Amino acid sequence: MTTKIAIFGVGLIGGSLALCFKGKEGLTVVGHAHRPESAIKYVSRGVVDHATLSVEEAALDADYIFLCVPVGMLEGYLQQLSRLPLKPGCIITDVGSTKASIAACAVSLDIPGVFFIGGHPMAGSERSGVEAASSLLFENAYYVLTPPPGVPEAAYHALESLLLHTRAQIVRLDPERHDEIVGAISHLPHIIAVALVNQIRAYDDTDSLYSTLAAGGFRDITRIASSDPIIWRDILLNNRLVMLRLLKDWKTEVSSFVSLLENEDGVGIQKAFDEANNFRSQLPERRKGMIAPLFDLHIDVPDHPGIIGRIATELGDQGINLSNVQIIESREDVPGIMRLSFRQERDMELAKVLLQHNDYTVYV
Ligand SMILES: NC(=O)C1=CN([C@@H]2O[C@H](COP(=O)(O)OP(=O)(O)OC[C@H]3O[C@@H](n4cnc5c(N)ncnc54)[C@H](O)[C@@H]3O)[C@@H](O)[C@H]2O)C=CC1
Ligand SMILES: O=C(O)C(=O)Cc1ccc(O)cc1
Repeated sequence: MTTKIAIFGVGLIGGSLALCFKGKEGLTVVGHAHRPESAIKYVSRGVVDHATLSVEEAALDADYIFLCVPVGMLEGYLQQLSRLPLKPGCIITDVGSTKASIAACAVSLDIPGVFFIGGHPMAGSERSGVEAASSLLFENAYYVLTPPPGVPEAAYHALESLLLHTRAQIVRLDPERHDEIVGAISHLPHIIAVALVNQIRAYDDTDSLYSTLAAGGFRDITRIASSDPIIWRDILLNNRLVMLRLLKDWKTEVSSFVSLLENEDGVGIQKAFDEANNFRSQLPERRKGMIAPLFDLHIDVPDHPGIIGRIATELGDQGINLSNVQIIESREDVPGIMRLSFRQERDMELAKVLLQHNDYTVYV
């Protein structure tokens, strides 16, 4: 008897979960696809054991169903599942970035013999699609579960045990509290990043020197502005009331900087930086947070032509996943510094050893 896990939405998050479960003893992973070519891709990439275009075939005898589609489609899927004769005791969960509305929907559907427990793996990236999926995505991240009152503890613990395969740390939370906090630490930064990039884009329309000089730091702090528009449209509309409150507070923060500058209040500016600095230095450092850090290495590059390909091949041959490459000195005829960014600290450490062994000068 194997435990069947059905995944609806085999993208970045659904695909990463599938990779965490696939190949584990006693587990079979079935992916639902809405296009034949996607079904072929999921299987040929080794992400799922089996893929099907049929909702029924994926769901009917599943022990666990993971809904990993954009937030705006979650309720539709849950309604569709509520009309099927699902396996008694089946646990349905989701991975949506908001939790209150799907929790309310599950309570109102009250599917007999089936348990809904909302979930949110609090790790991800600006990339999307199964191509970006990784079995390491959730390692050392928080994974929120929002069991509604009345769900048997045994069902909660069964899901919690299954999720051990993600190597994430489970946190139990009320859905409304989740949406408030995640709205502030993840959804608001995404809005700010997009607004900032669009402000600079408008200047760049009349003077392209803006984008020319916006290398390095600007790209880093606005990475999340490259996130998927559909995923984020759904998240922000779904968490609309929380976001409107947070944006009001954000306006207050911006206005206070306007006043500090109007009043030439150097002491006030210093105080704002001091306070931010103090709070930030107390944030936990090494755990993977919602907004994923990149781990960087810098190496001297004596001549540019061909070197990016050479280094990428050397790392790739050793199975080291490189996330980004940037030449910091952009003139082709002078020595420069190459920045290599990794999503996993372990990849960065392995790359350091390999590159040093191959006689590159490496700076961490
Ligand atoms: N992107 C991130 O970093 C994180 C996202 N989430 C949540 O995970 C969920 C999925 O997001 P991602 O994996 O990033 O997105 P994605 O775009 O990589 O994957 C979405 C999946 O849903 C499927 N899908 C899209 N439209 C569909 C349609 N009309 N009919 C059927 N299937 C459709 C796609 O084929 C794809 O497999 C969202 O609810 C998001 O809020 C949660 C944590 C992190
Ligand atoms: O790109 C990043 O670092 C993110 O912020 C990813 C992310 C996006 C949505 C979530 O609900 C959780 C994490």
